[in-house]
Amino acid sequence: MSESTEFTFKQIAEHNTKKDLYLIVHDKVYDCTSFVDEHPGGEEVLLDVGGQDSTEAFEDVGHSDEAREILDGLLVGTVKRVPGDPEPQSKAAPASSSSSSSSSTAGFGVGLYAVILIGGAIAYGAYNYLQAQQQQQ
Ligand code: HEM
Repeated sequence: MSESTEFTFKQIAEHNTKKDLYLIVHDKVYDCTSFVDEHPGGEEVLLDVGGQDSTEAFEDVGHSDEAREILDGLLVGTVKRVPGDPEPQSKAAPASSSSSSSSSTAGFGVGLYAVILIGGAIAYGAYNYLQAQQQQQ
């Protein structure tokens, strides 16, 4: 079997046992049967997502390059979507993480400006208030 083999969600879902375990990561299909006993994160987590799209579960852990190399070796095909199938999970692949991290930095920058502006406005208001109080005395 090769990457050109296509599996529908229905076909993949049938491989959901410890003795026959397929996972989907980034729309590729991996046969994890031989790896399930060796997984450093335990067999339970793999069985939980057996036969399903586990892209988010896989990416959430922040797996190492070594883990991704193992994954490459388990590749058996790609997902063939038919109408009604779940959408691809959106977690970015590590290759695009530089752009997503820069956009999150930009988000932080905007947030920081907002904090400074609001903080400044409050300080200005407080200063005016105190001035007015002093003039009344
Ligand atoms: C076939 C797909 C997978 C492969 C090849 C794989 C491989 C690995 C490898 C090599 C590690 C050791 C740490 C590292 O190198 O990053 C690891 C750790 C881990 N994996 Fe996976 N993994 C897969 C899928 C999953 C999935 C779907 C989950 C779901 C939550 C998961 C959860 C974990 C956890 C929690 C650890 C950390 C274990 C620890 O540090 O105690 N893995 N995995």
